Amino acid sequence: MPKPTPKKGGQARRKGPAPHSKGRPNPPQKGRSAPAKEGRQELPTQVLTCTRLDSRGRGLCLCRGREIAVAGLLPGEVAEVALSRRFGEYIGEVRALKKAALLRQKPPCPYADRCGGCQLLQLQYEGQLAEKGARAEALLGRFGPVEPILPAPDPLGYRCKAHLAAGRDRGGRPVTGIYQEHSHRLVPVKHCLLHHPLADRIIATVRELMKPFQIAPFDEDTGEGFLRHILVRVGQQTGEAMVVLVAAYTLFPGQGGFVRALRERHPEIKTVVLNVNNRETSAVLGEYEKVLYGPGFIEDALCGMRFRISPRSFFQVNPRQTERLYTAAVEMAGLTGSESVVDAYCGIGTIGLLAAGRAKQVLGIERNRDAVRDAVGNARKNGVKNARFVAADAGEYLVRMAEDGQRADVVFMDPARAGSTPDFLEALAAIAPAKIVYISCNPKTQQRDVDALCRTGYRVSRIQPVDMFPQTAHLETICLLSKTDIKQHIEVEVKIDKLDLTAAKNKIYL
Ligand SMILES: C[S@@+](CC[C@H](N)C(=O)[O-])C[C@H]1O[C@@H](n2cnc3c(N)ncnc32)[C@H](O)[C@@H]1O
Repeated sequence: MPKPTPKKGGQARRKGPAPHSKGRPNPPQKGRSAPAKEGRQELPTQVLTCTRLDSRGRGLCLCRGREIAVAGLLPGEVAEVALSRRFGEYIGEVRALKKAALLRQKPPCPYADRCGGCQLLQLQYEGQLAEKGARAEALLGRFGPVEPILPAPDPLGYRCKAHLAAGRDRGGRPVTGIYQEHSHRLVPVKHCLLHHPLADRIIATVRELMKPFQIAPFDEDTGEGFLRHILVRVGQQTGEAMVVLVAAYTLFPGQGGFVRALRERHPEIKTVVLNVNNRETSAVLGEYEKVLYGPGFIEDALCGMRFRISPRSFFQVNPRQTERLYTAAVEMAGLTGSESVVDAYCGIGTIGLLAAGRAKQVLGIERNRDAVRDAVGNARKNGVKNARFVAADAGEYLVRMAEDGQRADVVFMDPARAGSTPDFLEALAAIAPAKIVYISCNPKTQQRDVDALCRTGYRVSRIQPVDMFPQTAHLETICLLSKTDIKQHIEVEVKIDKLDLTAAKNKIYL
């Protein structure tokens, strides 16, 4: 691959759970966004009371009939808030806290006020769970009772995937960090409370090796430099580590010595991959990859099965809690061994492969070809013979299945934050599985999709929130939908009508 002309732009932000959009929103693109002060109108300071949190963990306060988001404020708290209006949106910033919530704590992180990645760090874990439970209730409660949220066993140090951006400090020394929300200011981070400690240790070594190996951090303003981001994934159970160096171009002089030095310091490293991203988008990873060392993937274990994970494949960032999520999802499906199962948006095949032992056959559908290759390998590795995987858009594939008259008894669906599509949902209704297990990292889009499914003859029988991302505002929920039995429903109605009529007649004629 030729060395491309370095371009301006590109962002490194921790996007919560995945590069597949589970996470906090991307910042505005450099060069396209207006300077912070432009379009900003300062308004008089007000004393406001926070009533609830929004989906980004900001406190919402009622002010002259409109809800205003105030970062860092918790429900029940009263604060003096500086108000401003930017591009039509009202924004509040806490000037002085007048009444603190009972469960407020001093954030145990030195970067808390600048990073913004952990929106709920100022709230004790017990309070975080209560808030997330309340949000699940508010969004999904109208479909049925919401079960208590499943707490995470490790509220800190659970992220087995870490990615930090490379940059320079004021003295020109290489640093790695996280971009401040909606800005291009890099907050240097040496140790993140959420990261697996090995991931932070490896990133620190990469940072140290940058100078001796003459690896220049990429500079967005000049378009010069090489290294944009460092991504490390650690297998929670296997202890294997994968290092992905995201660079602006392919040419990496001294790569052999660099990889050797890195491995000498961290024998846990099983593979090192160079990923080239020369696009002006907010995506961290580019399309081109070159394996510098090892097989190009690592393995981890979940629920007694082993899974290979490639750099661009989705894999939940909190594996210990993922075991609880998947166990709950597979149990909800109530499989008996005779079912045809579809695992839509299947990633590396985790859910489908765990379900395969209790089903007749499994079909996994996934758009990312690397993930499908992993899924096929994972089936083989775990001796699963009744599962197959296709690389396709889930909506398009399901439409074809519906047109061909193919059936499924149970459909697991686990789309990215944007949720599913009308095509997918329409085809799903036509295929009419008895059960749909919908796993979501965005209960707002899940609410929309579940609503659509309920209008096609499904009812929600279980709702289970799971805390996959402690300290952040992100919420994962599982909804079990069952097909209503229309025939039986009508018969019951007729019987009630008869009874009512008799009672009415009696009233009239006696
Ligand atoms: C939230 S992840 C879930 C993956 C998997 N179920 C798991 O638990 O690891 C969503 C997956 O959907 C895939 N995806 C996104 N849009 C898709 C589409 N239109 N068709 C098929 N797969 C899609 C992504 O590549 C990603 O692997």
